[in-house]
Amino acid sequence: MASMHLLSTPHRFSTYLSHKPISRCRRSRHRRTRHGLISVRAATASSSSSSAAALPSLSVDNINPKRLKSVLPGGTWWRLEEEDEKGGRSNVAKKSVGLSVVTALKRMWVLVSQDRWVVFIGFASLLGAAFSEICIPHFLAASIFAAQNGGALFYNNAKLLVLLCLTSGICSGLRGCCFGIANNILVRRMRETLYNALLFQEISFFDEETVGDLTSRLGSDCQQVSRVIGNDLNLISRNILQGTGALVYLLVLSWPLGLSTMVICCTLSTIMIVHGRYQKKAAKLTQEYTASANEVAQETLSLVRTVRVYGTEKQEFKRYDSWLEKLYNISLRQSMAYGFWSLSFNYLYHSTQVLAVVIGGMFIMSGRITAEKLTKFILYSEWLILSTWWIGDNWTSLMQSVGASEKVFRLMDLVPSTYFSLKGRKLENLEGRLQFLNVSFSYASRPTVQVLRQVHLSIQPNEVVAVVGLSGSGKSTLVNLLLRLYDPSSGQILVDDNPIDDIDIKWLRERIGYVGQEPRLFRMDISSNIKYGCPREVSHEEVVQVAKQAYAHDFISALPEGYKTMVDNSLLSGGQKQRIAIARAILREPKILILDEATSALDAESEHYVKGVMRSGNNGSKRTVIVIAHRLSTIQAADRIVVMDSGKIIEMGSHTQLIQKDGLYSRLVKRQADAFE
Ligand SMILES: Nc1ncnc2c1ncn2[C@@H]1O[C@H](COP(=O)(O)OP(=O)(O)OP(=O)(O)O)[C@@H](O)[C@H]1O
Repeated sequence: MASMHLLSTPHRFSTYLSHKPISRCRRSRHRRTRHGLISVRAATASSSSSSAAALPSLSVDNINPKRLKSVLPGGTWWRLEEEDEKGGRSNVAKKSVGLSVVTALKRMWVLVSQDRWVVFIGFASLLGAAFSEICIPHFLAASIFAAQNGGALFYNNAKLLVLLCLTSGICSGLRGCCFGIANNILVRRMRETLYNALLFQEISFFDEETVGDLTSRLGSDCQQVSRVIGNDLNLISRNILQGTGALVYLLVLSWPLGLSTMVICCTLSTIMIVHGRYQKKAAKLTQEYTASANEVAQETLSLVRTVRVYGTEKQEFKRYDSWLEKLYNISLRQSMAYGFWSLSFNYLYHSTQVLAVVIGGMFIMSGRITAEKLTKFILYSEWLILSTWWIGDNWTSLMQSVGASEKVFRLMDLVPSTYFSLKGRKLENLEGRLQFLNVSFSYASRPTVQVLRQVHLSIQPNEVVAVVGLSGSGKSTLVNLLLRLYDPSSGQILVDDNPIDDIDIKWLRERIGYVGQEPRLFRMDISSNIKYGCPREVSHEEVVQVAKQAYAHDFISALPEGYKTMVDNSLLSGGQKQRIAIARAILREPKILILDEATSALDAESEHYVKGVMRSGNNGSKRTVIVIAHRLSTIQAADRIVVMDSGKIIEMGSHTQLIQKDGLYSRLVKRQADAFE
């Protein structure tokens, strides 16, 4: 029996889909789903498991995108899965649930609520400014007519006007200042929360998201969202207050005239809402296209040497320009929509005044209204219509900000599973015994391809094991699992006979030294790069000592500022970067050392020199070492050599045993020897 599951997997998908795929998938798979129940299996951090439990089960027949939107928490990604008879799951559709304005505002409030006093003072001054400003037209008209009639009323009104202007000025200043501060608080908290969420993500998350996309979220999107409090909400609230005040006053002055103005305002509001919705959609697209353009630019500029050597500058320019064109087209449509909104506003704005003068003039002639009242009416109808305009304008901006906030909040909500294992156990005395028990693994981005298949391997404490094999056979993946950058799909990894998932991962990583294939250094001085991530205080003498062991001291000393030289990845050669990475790894005196092609860029002499210090630490203590190498001459002295092919271990033994076996290892050794003849 097949059943359907609705599963929140926010980190899986990075593009927005239209509603089409769900309906299409539903139709095509409908017959295969017998009782057709949808269950919500997981929820994001913000929606929490309790709210997930509260979500109703849906009949498959009822899945339509609108219904889906109404029952699921906003701002998240959901995956629709189908479970077959054997319990296997396959993706049916993926869908994003948009964020409503109220939800977005609530989430922003959570971020600024710690400093709520700023927002409260802002709103109090907004009230003061709105009230004093709304009174000004009344007293302006009253003063003119009081002057015409002569008398003390004129002077009283004039004094009141001065007071109102002062109050309005002070309150507006305070309002602007407080909302500005709230704005900055929001941007900072958003960036802090988002950056923190990103730093703790599983590595598989970064396999699927691009750096360009993520930096766009942190940069322009957070900035755009921050307009909500400082600009949009502030101005919308002010204009709602002033507009409502003006409307009430108009109805009191003359209800027939007031009602006709209200009809015009309602028309304007309808156009405003339609326009706002369109702008929200357009903002989402702009956000996606900008991120894609950034991604292309970032990739091309970081690979500029390859681009130059292959002469693909024009091709790369076109790739970037295609996104700019999409951005231009969407902004063109946005401008046209804005033009239509402005046209409607201007037409309706002048219509209100003409209507007031024509109908009001007739009312004056029939004695139903005085000239003073009509003057006040015209002044306030202008207020009303201008307030509606401002609300519309800021509503558009609010919609754009809410659109931009969806992806930001979606990323903020991601909770990495390995994060929880920070609470795991710390072993008393790590010996360095490692066991892979029938470990199989597939990357989430390619779930159907098994990269490791039933790998069974035991490594004794202080043993030096070399892992070799053809490119793509799964060697790096094996050590990635040991570092818990990924978790096995099946099977288990034991460290000193303890399941790796029970161990405090941070504690374990502090005891593992790792040098990867292409070490990249941080933009800090060489000394800080060597000390990077070392859990204890390190003296300069220790840094120099490990640099000497890694055969890096001589070239570092030759640099103009020695150990204080700022690292620029283009300043150092591949071999020099590898030596700094080796120094960094051995500085932390690891009990387990993993070298993934760590000496591939070293010359034979450096490699020979460096290899000696890898087996044991400064105090003579031994360590477990896993070496991955393509240059087979460098691993012949290993205690054991493990040969991998297509994700499986196919041979194991010492160099001599494997040569005698005459299998893949022996073939590889012969080929490498032939290559040098
Ligand atoms: N992050 C990833 N997402 C999806 N597939 C991946 C990822 N990393 C590696 N692979 C795939 O997994 C397979 C094994 O890769 P792995 O890097 O473990 O091989 P390897 O033996 O270390 O190769 P090499 O010797 O070239 O470094 C390859 O087919 C590769 O394409």
